[in-house]
This record gives sequence, C-alpha cells and structure tokens, in this order.
Amino acid sequence: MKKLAVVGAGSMAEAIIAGILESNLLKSSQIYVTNKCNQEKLEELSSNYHVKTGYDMQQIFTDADAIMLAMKPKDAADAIRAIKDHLTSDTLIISVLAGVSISSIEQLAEKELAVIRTMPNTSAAIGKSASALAINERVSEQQMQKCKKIFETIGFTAIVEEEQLDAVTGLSGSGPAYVYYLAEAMEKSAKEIGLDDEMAKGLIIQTLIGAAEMLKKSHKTPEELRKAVTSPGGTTEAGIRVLEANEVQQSVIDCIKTAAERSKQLGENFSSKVKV
Ligand SMILES: NC(=O)C1=CN([C@@H]2O[C@H](COP(=O)(O)OP(=O)(O)OC[C@H]3O[C@@H](n4cnc5c(N)ncnc54)[C@H](O)[C@@H]3O)[C@@H](O)[C@H]2O)C=CC1
Ligand SMILES: O=C(O)[C@@H]1CCC=N1
Repeated sequence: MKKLAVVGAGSMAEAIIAGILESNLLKSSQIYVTNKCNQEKLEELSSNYHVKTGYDMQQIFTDADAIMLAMKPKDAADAIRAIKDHLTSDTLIISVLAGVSISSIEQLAEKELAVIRTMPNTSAAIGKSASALAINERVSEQQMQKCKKIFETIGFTAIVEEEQLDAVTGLSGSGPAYVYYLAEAMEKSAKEIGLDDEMAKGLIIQTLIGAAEMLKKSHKTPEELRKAVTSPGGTTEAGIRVLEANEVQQSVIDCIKTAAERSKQLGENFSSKVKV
C-alpha cells in the first residue's frame, strides 16, 4: 500500500494509525487524515505521528489505495455524500462504522465500491483489539490481505461474512465493556470486604490478565480452567454457587444476544434512512 486516507480523526482512527506506524507497515508520510472541522485534533495527530493532515480533499484522496471511514455512524451519511466523488471502484474502502452495511455505503456513494467492513474494539488503543473483517465481492485477495495486515497491527483479526458482524459486535465489539463491568463489581466487592482500594485494584487487574493469559496459553477449555480453581467444598465453589443461583451465565448469554440484536436493529435503521 502506498497511501492510506483516513476520514474521521477520532480515537479509533488514532489507534489504527498508531498501530500501523509502530509496526512500520506504512511511513507517516503515506498516511493522510482529515475530519469534519476539528483542526486542533488534526494538528495533534500531525505533531504526534507526523502524518499528513488537512482539508484539501485533492491532497487527501489523490492516489490513495485505501480510504478508511472512521467517523461516528451518525455522521456517516453526510460524510460519505461529501466525499463520494473521490470514491472510485479502484480505491479500497475500509469502514470501521458500527452498524453501517456495505450496501448502505455504496448507496450513499451512488456507485459500486470495493468495501471491507470491520468491527474492532477499543483495546485497539493498546494494540490488543479483537477485530473482524467482512468483504464484498469487489475486494481483491490482495486488498483483503493488505487490510488484514493493517488490523493485525492493532491485535487479533478474524475474517467473517458480513451477516456475522452483528454477532461480532455483540461479542467482541462491546466485549471490553462486559469485562469492565465485571471489574467494577470486583472493585465494589473488595471495598465491602474491607480491602484497600489501590491494592485491590492491583489484585483485580492481575487476576483478569492472568486468567486471560491462561485462556490463551493453556490448552484447557474455560470450563476446565474454572474447575481447576474450584476445590470441592472450598471458597470458589461457594462463590460460584451464588452466580449459578442468580443465573449469571445465562445473563451473560442474554446480554451478548441482546447486544447483537441491537446491532442488527441499528444497521436496519441506518439502511432504511439511507434508502429514503
Ligand atoms: N468505540 C467502540 O467501541 C467502537 C467504535 N467503532 C466505530 O468507530 C468509529 C469511530 O469511533 P470513534 O473513534 O470512537 O469516534 P470519535 O468521535 O472519537 O471520532 C469521530 C471523528 O469523525 C470526525 N467526523 C465527524 N463528522 C465527519 C464528517 N462529516 N467528515 C469527516 N469527519 C467527520 C470527527 O471530527 C472526529 O474526528 C465509529 O463509527 C464507531 O462506530 C467500531 C468498533 C468499536
Ligand atoms: O456500543 C456501541 O454501539 C459500539 C459498537 C461496538 C462498541 N461500541
């Protein structure tokens, strides 16, 4: 890839730019960034990452191999309409827009495009995203590999069918929030059982990291790992019994299904507005 243009200069765009530069996939001079009107943010990116920034659309888009759409979904329709003359079938479109279908992007651009729709998560900021990519039929193998390389600079990357992206959104797009929710509960409990806040924070973070690393490195299933912690008649068994009585596992399943449903609903709402 010789040139990447990024439209929308928020936290997701910054995380991806940082990942690309840290892994030397592209040089700063190959990345061009624009946004709606926040010049200060562009100056910050230019000074921190030495990428090219600005509002001269010819300069941003000319000869770009790929254009990344990274504004909020609510701004996507206006943004895509505003740049549609710069979108051609030769340029790969990489979208990080949650709940915006590939066909909505093409309808807004009023042309057929090669589009890769992605769902990263906020851990992209530290290179630990779990991302999924879905392509349309106009994306070449070479374009897909280039995009996969970009997302691998910010973490683990899976390839899925577009229909699966709502499920991915419910699972790993929103996923960090479920883990933070658990951490919040652990912090509250630590306070109630009399542990010092700072020390408890350290214990909680290391417990989560350790368990995640065990899931990754051991060949055991989550259930096997859980059973290995649980001594008969011991503390874990007593604790887990409370979770089971409150059907916490089923609640987590319902939570992820509901988030996936909501993703589908938001996508349908967006598509129906685009069609009007
Ligand atoms: N936060 C999350 O967990 C995830 C977010 N995403 C998606 O990433 C995208 C970006 O999210 P953030 O980085 O959190 O947003 P953000 O609010 O930090 O940044 C959005 C950027 O878009 C720019 N913008 C707004 N309207 C524009 C326009 N008409 N033309 C050009 N630029 C415009 C803004 O100036 C700003 O720089 C969203 O579409 C979101 O759905 C995807 C996966 C996970
Ligand atoms: O909550 C949301 O709608 C977005 C999509 C994935 C994570 N955050």
